[in-house]
Amino acid sequence: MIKAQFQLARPGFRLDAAFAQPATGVTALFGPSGCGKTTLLRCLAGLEKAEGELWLGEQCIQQGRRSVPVHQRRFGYVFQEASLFAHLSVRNNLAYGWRRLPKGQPRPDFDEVVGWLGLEHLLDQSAASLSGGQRQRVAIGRALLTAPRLLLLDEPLSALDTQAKREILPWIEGLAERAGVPVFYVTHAPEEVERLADRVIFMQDGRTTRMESLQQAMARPDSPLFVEQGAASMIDGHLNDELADGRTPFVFNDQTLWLVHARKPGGKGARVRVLASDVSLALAPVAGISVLNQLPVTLRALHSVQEGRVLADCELNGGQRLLAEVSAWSANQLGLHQGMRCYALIKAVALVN
Ligand SMILES: Nc1ncnc2c1ncn2[C@@H]1O[C@H](COP(=O)(O)OP(=O)(O)OP(=O)(O)O)[C@@H](O)[C@H]1O
Repeated sequence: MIKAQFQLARPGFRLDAAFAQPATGVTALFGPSGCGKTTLLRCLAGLEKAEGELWLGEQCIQQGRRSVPVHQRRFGYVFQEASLFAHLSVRNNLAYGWRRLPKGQPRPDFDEVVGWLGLEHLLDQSAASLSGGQRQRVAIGRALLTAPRLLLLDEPLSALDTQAKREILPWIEGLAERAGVPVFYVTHAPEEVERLADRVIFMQDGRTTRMESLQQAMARPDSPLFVEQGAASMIDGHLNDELADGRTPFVFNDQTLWLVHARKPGGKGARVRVLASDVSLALAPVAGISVLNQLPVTLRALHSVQEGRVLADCELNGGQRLLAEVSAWSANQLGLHQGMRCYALIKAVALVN
C-alpha cells in the first residue's frame, strides 16, 4: 500500500490531501486546474515542504517534517515538458541514470525498456531532433531505467497536440504493469484517465475528495470524468493485425469491434474508449447502413442526464459496460426499458485505441 497525508498552506491555497492506495498499476490524480494535483505529486516526490506522512509499504518515507531526502527515495519524475540533454543522443539520455545506478541495485533491462516505448529506431538521433511525443517517451524511458520504486508523471501529454497524444497513449498504456512500477499520473484530461488509469483520486480545492476504481468512477452518470465530453465507456480487449482494407479488429469476450487506423504498439491488451454520444441503439440489426459495429446489448438502467437526453447503461455480451446517449424521445419511441435486449451501433471512425 501507499499511504499519504499532506498539509501545506500557501497564500490563497491550502492542500489537505490524504489517501491509501495499492502499490500497483496507475493511479490518476484528476481535478480542475489549480486544485492541487501537481502540488500533491511534488509532496510525494519530496519537492515540497509539507507537513504529513508518507508510507511506501512498510517503509516510512516521511513523518511530520522528517523525511527521506529526494535523491534517496528512488522515485522517477516526469514533468509536463521533458527536459532532456539536448546535446546527447537518445541512447545517452536514456542511459544517463541507468549507468549511474549503484552496484547491487536491480538494473532494468535497457533493451526491454526501449522496446516498451518503441524507441529502437531513435536511439542514435540527437535529443534535440525529437518531436514532443518522442521526447516524452524518452523522458518516461529514462525515468524507468533508474529502477524507480514509484513513477510520478505530471501531465506528460499536456504540451502535445491531439495527434501526438493519440500516438503516445498506446505506448504508455500497460507500462506500469510491464515495468512493475506503481504510477501516479496527474491529468485534467478524462480521456487519459479512462485510457490509462486503474483507479482515480479526485481532487477539488486542495482536497482529495473521492477515491474510486476506474470502473466505479465510470459507473456513475454524474462522474466528474464526464463533465466536459459527456459520458464514456472503456472496453478492454486485444487488438489484432490491421486487415488489407484498413479495418483493425479489436476483440473482446469473443466479439469484434472494428476500428480504423488503430495503433498497436507491442502491448498485450488494449482499451478502447467509446463516447456515449457516439453510440446509437436499435431494436434489431440494421442493414444497409455504414455503421460498422452492431453489438447485441442488454439494457441495465436508464438515467435521465439532461433535459431531453437519456443515458442508457448497457451490458455487452461478456459483462462489460457500454453507455449510449439517446434522446428521451427516441427512448420513448423504442420503448427502452430495463432488461431489454437491443443493438448498440457504433461508427468505426468514432473509435480510437
Ligand atoms: N510555486 C508556487 N508558489 C505559489 N503558489 C503556487 C505555486 N505553485 C502552484 N501554486 C498555487 O497552488 C495552487 C495549486 O496549484 P497546482 O499546480 O498544484 O494545481 P494543479 O491542480 O496541478 O493545476 P494545473 O492542472 O493547472 O496544473 C494554485 O492555486 C497555484 O496557483
